Amino acid sequence: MTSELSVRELTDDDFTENLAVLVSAFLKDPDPDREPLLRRVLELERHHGVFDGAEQVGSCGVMTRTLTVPGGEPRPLAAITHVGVKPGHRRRGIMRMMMRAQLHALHEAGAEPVAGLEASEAGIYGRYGYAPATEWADIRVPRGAEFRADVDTGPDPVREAPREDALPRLRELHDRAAGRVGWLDRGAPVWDLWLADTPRADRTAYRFATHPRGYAVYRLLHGEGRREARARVEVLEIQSLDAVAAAALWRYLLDIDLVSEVQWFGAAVDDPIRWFLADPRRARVEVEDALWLRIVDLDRALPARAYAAEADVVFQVSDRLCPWNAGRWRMAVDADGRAEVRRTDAEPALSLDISALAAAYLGGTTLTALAAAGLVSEHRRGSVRALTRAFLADRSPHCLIDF
Ligand SMILES: CC(=O)SCCNC(=O)CCNC(=O)[C@H](O)C(C)(C)COP(=O)(O)OP(=O)(O)OC[C@H]1O[C@@H](n2cnc3c(N)ncnc32)[C@H](O)[C@@H]1OP(=O)(O)O
Repeated sequence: MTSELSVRELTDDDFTENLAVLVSAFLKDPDPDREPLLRRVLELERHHGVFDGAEQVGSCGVMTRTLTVPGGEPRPLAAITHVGVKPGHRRRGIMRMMMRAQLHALHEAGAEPVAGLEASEAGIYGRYGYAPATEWADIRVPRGAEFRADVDTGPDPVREAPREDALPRLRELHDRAAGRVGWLDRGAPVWDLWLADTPRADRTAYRFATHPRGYAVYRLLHGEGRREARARVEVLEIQSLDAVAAAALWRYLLDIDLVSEVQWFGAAVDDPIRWFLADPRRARVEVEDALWLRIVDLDRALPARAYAAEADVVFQVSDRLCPWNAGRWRMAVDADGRAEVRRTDAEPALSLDISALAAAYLGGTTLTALAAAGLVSEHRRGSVRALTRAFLADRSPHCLIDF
């Protein structure tokens, strides 16, 4: 059976069949309203498909995006999307074929040195060298929760704006907030897909709350009961350029009448709401993996970010899927945070898998934490600490994955 399988790059002509693979893989119904939006966002020529004879049975794609790295620069990111295998063809190695073809193609083309994705299930991608590099917080705060008395919500009002009026303002504010590590650039087609709204009886359309230095996109989920405050605010996104705007927007959402609570699944783990609240426990918080990264080309990826401390460390890397990364590397970081990464024959001070570098890449996970989990081995005392300090970032990275 496996001998009939072949993998190739897709073309625009494969679009309809590709969507059928994904609809079936993700247990969805076809959604004709969404198809034109997807067509504008997906880059079919950057997809790999697996075929059983003439039938497309597997898909995985790349979208051309940027990711803000420590130092504040947007760097090329291969945003991996639409990974799926038809249910009747699972567990025959089709995904493995696609992952291999995709990563090798990126390397051979000298394309993006880092790939990133949102994992539908967290057990899937570690084996391919991916690791969680950012986390999300699912934050729930009851309506009316009080702020500390000294929280400044400023004089500027938060206003509801109709969608068409709000969108240009949202785009401008989003781009101004884009210096945050973990951020993805968001072009017009991605915005359209991100804010696509399918009418449903149990919720309102997206609403847009705007402030001169921020915005919130949210909707109301209807509850049962005729009189009680049963609706819930579901936040898609809150962006703010400063603490006053963040406080004003949270206050606005928390004071909407007829609502029981505000929930944002996708907040930064260091979102200021817990610091605004007089009683921080009123915010219930659960944290989950968000953006998973894969270092495709170590020698190009590591120098692409800035580092927080000088270091000079030799490490041994294992990488079964992308053997060009495996071996001994010397990483020297100068006083300005610039790294030079070269092959070496010197004795390694520590050993780690390529996935550990992905986890640490944005500064969201420390190498010391990975060492405590047995994922980094130290051969020279102090080397893990030295490299950890270099990899630190100022804030928790945050990625509102929109693909
Ligand atoms: C970025 C994104 O798009 S994330 C979305 C991923 N897609 C989905 O979740 C859609 C539904 N699922 C699917 O389409 C398929 O089950 C896929 C794509 C996850 C896996 O495809 P398959 O062709 O069955 O995987 P394949 O046979 O190549 O398995 C490779 C390995 O992954 C493992 N694996 C596959 N699926 C899963 C899973 N859901 N959870 C944990 N491990 C898994 C296999 O056991 C195998 O392990 P091994 O290397 O130790 O032998």
